[in-house]
Amino acid sequence: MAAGTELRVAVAGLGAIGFEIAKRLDAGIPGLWLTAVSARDREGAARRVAGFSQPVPVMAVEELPDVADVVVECAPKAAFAQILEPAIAAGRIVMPLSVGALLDRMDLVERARETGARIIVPTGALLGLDAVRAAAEGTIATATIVTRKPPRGLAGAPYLDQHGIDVGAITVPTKIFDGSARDGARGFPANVNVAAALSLAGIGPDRTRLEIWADPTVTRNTHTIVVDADSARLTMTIENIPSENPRTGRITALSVIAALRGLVAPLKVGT
Ligand SMILES: NC(=O)C1=CN([C@@H]2O[C@H](COP(=O)(O)OP(=O)(O)OC[C@H]3O[C@@H](n4cnc5c(N)ncnc54)[C@H](OP(=O)(O)O)[C@@H]3O)[C@@H](O)[C@H]2O)C=CC1
Ligand SMILES: O=C([O-])CC(=O)C(=O)O
Repeated sequence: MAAGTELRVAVAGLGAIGFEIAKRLDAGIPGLWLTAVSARDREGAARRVAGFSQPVPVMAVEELPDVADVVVECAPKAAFAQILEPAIAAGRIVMPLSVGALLDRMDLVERARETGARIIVPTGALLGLDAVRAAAEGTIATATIVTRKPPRGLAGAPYLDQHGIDVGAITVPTKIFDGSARDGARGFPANVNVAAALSLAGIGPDRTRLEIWADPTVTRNTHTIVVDADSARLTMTIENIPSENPRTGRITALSVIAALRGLVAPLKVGT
């Protein structure tokens, strides 16, 4: 890519995912330029980026579309609309990580069609969405995801409170949810974005089935997808090493970096 034609990237949310993305962009990726970051605690964020090789401003999320071609959302679900709406209104590329939140805001896809914005959902903590998207060009009969996490990787989910489940007391693998990806994303908004992403790649949030297990025998966030289609049967498992946030796999930030690279690299591999 010629000098001065880099894609400007802003990172909204500077936690387990966002800080890793920002660090890697600052370290230098051809064709990509980190132009701003946002966080809830702006002073704290300024301290975190103070050691970067290039100065990067900490801005309000609403200001990011002014300085970026791509806005990466890696904040809690509660900040989703505040980040996506202005970026989509400005016709930017938006990469959401809080994918569960998108299921209840599919109107934003229509809005993106009007403004020329693009919403690109990275594979994130999952795998194989290339194959699922390919299968969806034919006919998929069923799509299921089984998620197993160490109990502490599920703590704090509203579904647990609503159903009186104390994951801290679980000592054997226990299925705590069995239902649609849509209901799972609502009950576990910070835990099963992967199920939401699978549903968007395949047959939608109401037909995609999700099981969630609190499993004290695993140390990794483990997701197994089974998709039955008229072109192939896919069975895939990923075992994610948790990041500093036990709910979030380390690979998630790397998936975003790979997706960003795919926007500018002369060679892109995978669907
Ligand atoms: N799609 C996928 O595969 C995956 C998605 N996720 C999702 O990605 C999102 C980020 O995860 P993770 O990095 O682990 O979360 P963290 O809790 O580690 O970080 C969240 C960040 O968001 C910032 N933040 C909070 N509120 C706002 C706001 N109003 N405006 C701007 N920034 C804000 C926080 O700021 P501060 O530092 O000041 O507190 C913090 O930096 C979550 O929704 C998570 O569920 C996670 C894993 C996989
Ligand atoms: O889907 C999510 O939100 C996070 C997740 O399971 C993981 O990182 O393995």
